[in-house]
Amino acid sequence: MQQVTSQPQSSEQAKPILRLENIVKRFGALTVLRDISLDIVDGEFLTIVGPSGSGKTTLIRMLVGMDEPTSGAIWLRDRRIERVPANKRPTCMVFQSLALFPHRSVGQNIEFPLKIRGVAAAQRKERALELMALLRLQRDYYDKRVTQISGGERQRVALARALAFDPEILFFDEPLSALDYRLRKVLEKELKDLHARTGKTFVYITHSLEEAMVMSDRIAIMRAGRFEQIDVADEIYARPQSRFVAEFMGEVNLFDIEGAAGGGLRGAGIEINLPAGSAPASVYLAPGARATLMVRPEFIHFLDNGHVSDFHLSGVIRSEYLLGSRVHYEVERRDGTMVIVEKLREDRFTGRTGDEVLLGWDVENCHIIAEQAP
Ligand SMILES: Nc1ncnc2c1ncn2[C@@H]1O[C@H](COP(=O)(O)OP(=O)(O)OP(=O)(O)O)[C@@H](O)[C@H]1O
Repeated sequence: MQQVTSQPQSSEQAKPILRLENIVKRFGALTVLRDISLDIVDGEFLTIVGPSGSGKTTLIRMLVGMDEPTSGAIWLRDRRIERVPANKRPTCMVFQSLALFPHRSVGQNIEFPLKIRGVAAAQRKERALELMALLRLQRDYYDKRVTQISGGERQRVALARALAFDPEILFFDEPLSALDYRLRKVLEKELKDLHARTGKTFVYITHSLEEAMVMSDRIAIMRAGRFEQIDVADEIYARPQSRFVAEFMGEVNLFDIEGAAGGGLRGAGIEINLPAGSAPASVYLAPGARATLMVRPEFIHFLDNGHVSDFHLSGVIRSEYLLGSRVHYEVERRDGTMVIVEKLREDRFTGRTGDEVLLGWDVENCHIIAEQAP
């Protein structure tokens, strides 16, 4: 897999606020970050997502100044900062464990950064109340102890305090992971909204792909100390560059295929109805070249007699699961592999478990990944 570097997404002129150049981090014999380069554009919401142990926290610790890279450079605009400690950097981190002062009031917590800068009491209060309004915290919470408010409200206080630092960049290390599902969903939307309203640069770390998809302008997928792909969410979902990214971004069907003579495609057990030479460039493979064809479950249809689509395969329905508004089917192919199909509940398939079915999808809904199963 080739090392990925990022492209600023908005315009070619967009200057990075933060630039990472060839960052390597070793702990003894263990290399945790393997030559990472990344440009973060001023004002963007970038989410770094990856499995446990891929190096996300190690990376963010370098970015905020809690640790130094073994080699490589970090630029904050025109200033090299990789050896500048956290308290000398004009950035801020919202910790996963909130680190609020439990015996102080909401107001005192939010005002803390202003107090250490010597801002007068009246101005501090004014700013704290402004930030509370921005974070939708009731005004009368100002005098409450942080132990008297809910988990979600404490998160908002932590965010208000982070904003009181007036940082150039806000870093978030899984701030929502300890909260229940419903509250997480609310705060995801609020964070996205807060990003839009403040115009600040947000760099966010999470395990949760859903969180990344809802909030981010761009997503960087990390794997074993490298970025595997950096792009807007839709692009990563629809056109992953590797099988790892395809599988990491939700349920997916991956088929081994090969380029056939005359510009066509060939895959074991798959009938392909693309007239020779007419397949779009997006699914072109040189004759003999081997790759993976990816189709997301929602793009596969149950075909009734007589219906055609660009790709067909047959199998037997082995299971059906209801997932709220959606239905998941597992269809077993002759070689024993499973194909996952997803339908909206109102489009639920009328067949039953054990039925032989024909599945199909069209060329515009699939994507070729230039690697095969290991
Ligand atoms: N101070 C350290 N000394 C030695 N190894 C470390 C140190 N910090 C992290 N590591 C190792 O570096 C690797 C990456 O850890 P890191 O915490 O950055 O991953 P992560 O992607 O944030 O994981 P998670 O999602 O579980 O928090 C792990 O193998 C971890 O054990």
